[in-house]
Amino acid sequence: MIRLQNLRKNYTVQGKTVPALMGIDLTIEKGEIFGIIGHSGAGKSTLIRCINMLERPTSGHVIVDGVDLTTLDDRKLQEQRRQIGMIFQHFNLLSSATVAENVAFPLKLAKRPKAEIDKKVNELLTLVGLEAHRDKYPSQLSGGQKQRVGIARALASDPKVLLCDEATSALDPQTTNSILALLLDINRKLGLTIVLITHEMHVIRSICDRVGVIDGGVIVEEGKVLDVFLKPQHPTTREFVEQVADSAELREVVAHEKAAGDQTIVRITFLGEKTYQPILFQTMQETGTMFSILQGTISRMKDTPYGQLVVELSGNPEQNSRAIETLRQRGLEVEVM
Ligand SMILES: Nc1ncnc2c1ncn2[C@@H]1O[C@H](COP(=O)(O)OP(=O)(O)OP(=O)(O)O)[C@@H](O)[C@H]1O
Repeated sequence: MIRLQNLRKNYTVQGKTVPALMGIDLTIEKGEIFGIIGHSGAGKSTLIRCINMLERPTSGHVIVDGVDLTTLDDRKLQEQRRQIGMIFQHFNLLSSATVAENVAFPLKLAKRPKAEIDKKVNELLTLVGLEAHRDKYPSQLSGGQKQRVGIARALASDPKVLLCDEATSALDPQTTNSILALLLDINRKLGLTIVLITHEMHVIRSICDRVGVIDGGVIVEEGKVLDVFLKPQHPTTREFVEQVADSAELREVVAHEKAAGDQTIVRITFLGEKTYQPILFQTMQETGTMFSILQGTISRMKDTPYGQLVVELSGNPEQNSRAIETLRQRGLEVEVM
């Protein structure tokens, strides 16, 4: 659906060239939710704004649904942009227009007939759960409600792609979750391709299928969220994974236990249905190994349940090796720490 080829963007500041994107190659498939995560200044906003050409790339190609946007004149670009909706961190609503008028705005601009606009606005307000607020002004809405208006407005022209520029960064955690759930719902109901940028791993973990990690204007790691999450390769990715993994606390616990003697400490990762099966207990019973739990989490990555347990094995060395081998044979990931 979206192909970025050797995308580069330089800004010029006081006569000096500031490179923001340094050769981005990415393919985003139709219907997927693709997250781009990076620290401040990494190039996220520049990248997402290049996808709808709000920012003109210095070189490279942006191909959306087979059309290379970098080759189009302004009129054709305007047309193609209708395929690409966008929502923003600070919502960008018209403060002097009601909820319904904000949603109707792109349709009025496109000179659609009034009956069609009314029907579409009603549908969209139902989709985002704001029917009861249609005549309110943005100042009378909560942050989450404002973002719902932003989403409804972005969907007014039936886009194929929705770009989300830090869409939940101004919201509290509970509201963030409700907006993420809405995005997931829209993705499923409408088959919409969603690209979002964020600096929060929680956002990626909740709804994305794949993720790209951007650092210094390049994608340093890319893959399925589950793979990137469980086996981060690049230091920047590891930092982001630590945001949601209690890693600092874990390091302390492991160091403390190791200091107490020659302990075998393992991290066991359960995925999917295995998360809920008593594999650990069975294996320990069969191999006669005792164990104590040092840390544990059960969570979800989008639709996949996963659990991680850090345990100390206190059998003899042979029993411990057999337990580790058996856990691996039963499909669990076991890392000796
Ligand atoms: N309009 C601009 N003029 C000059 N330099 C810019 C402009 N916009 C961005 N930059 C620079 O380009 C680089 C990437 O910025 P960008 O805003 O894309 O990063 P970001 O990852 O979105 O950061 P943040 O999360 O802080 O918004 C930074 O060095 C930034 O200073």
